[in-house]
Amino acid sequence: MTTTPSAPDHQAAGVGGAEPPRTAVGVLGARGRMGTEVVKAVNAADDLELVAMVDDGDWLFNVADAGAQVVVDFTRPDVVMDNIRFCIDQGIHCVVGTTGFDEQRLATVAQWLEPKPDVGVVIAPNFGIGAVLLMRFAQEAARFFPSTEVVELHHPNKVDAPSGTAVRTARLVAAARRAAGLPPSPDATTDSLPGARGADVEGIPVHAVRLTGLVAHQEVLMGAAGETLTLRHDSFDRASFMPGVLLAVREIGGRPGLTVGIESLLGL
Ligand SMILES: NC(=O)C1=CN([C@@H]2O[C@H](COP(=O)(O)OP(=O)(O)OC[C@H]3O[C@@H](n4cnc5c(N)ncnc54)[C@H](OP(=O)(O)O)[C@@H]3O)[C@@H](O)[C@H]2O)C=CC1
Ligand SMILES: O=C(O)C1=N[C@H](C(=O)O)C[C@H](O)C1
Repeated sequence: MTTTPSAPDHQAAGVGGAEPPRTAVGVLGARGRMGTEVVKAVNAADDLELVAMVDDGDWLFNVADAGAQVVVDFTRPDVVMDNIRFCIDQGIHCVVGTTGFDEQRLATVAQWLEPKPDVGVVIAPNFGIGAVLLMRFAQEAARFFPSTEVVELHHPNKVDAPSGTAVRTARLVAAARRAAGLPPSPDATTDSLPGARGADVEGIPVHAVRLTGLVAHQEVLMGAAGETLTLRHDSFDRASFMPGVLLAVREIGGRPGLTVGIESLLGL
């Protein structure tokens, strides 16, 4: 069911100079694990106003009818492109946490944005500040280690594998290795069972664990002669993603076009 939580007062707010106008936010996937957390975070923010909550089977037009200026999407990889297309057409900024973005999908979104120079779309595989830092640290360290592997560990209800974060991490590490002229990681193994060495993302093995009790975790393992470096990030609670999501919601109005990841929003 679509819900319009309250009549939007963002257009009226600020009259008389009493309060600055609030940004009207719609949430897609509002009753999902992440959407529920986003709804809580938006409701708790004085400068934001929740104007629409949309889930599977609801009418997407509700976000436009409710006057949403920014939409936050935590839905599913198979529906997210239609949602983004709709928001861009309606002139609504989009903060997207849903996974499933490859270079082709990103290029398609950039193309949709061309006739809409004022609209911003932020697509981030991970809004956790610690996870973003882990990716940056891995990128920095990559050139010093002949071997790197990525292990992501998640709750068993996650729909996709490997995680969007793991794929991005592997790509960033692979790019850093290429830039440093590193050869492929040494590996003399012949798999006796397919999949034993994980998925190959640009030469970086990526392993996915699904375990009851986990939320979202990632390790990057790096090895050199006589030493290893392990970088690990743990999201124990989905509240960990909210500072990054709210930062993107607040910043997106001033960032037209496509932004991938929240690194630039964090000044990294
Ligand atoms: N970038 C980041 O920091 C993070 C990204 N994620 C990603 O976010 C996505 C969602 O994760 P999670 O919240 O755990 O998943 P959930 O399955 O808990 O939630 C997805 C929600 O989307 C709804 N939905 C499905 N189709 C549509 C549609 N067409 N329009 C609107 N809503 C729809 C579902 O409704 P219904 O149940 O009725 O089908 C459900 O409420 C995943 O891709 C996940 O990997 C997750 C955590 C952090
Ligand atoms: O589905 C999840 O839970 C998560 N998805 C994102 C991903 O695939 O990288 C981000 C985080 O790992 C949690």
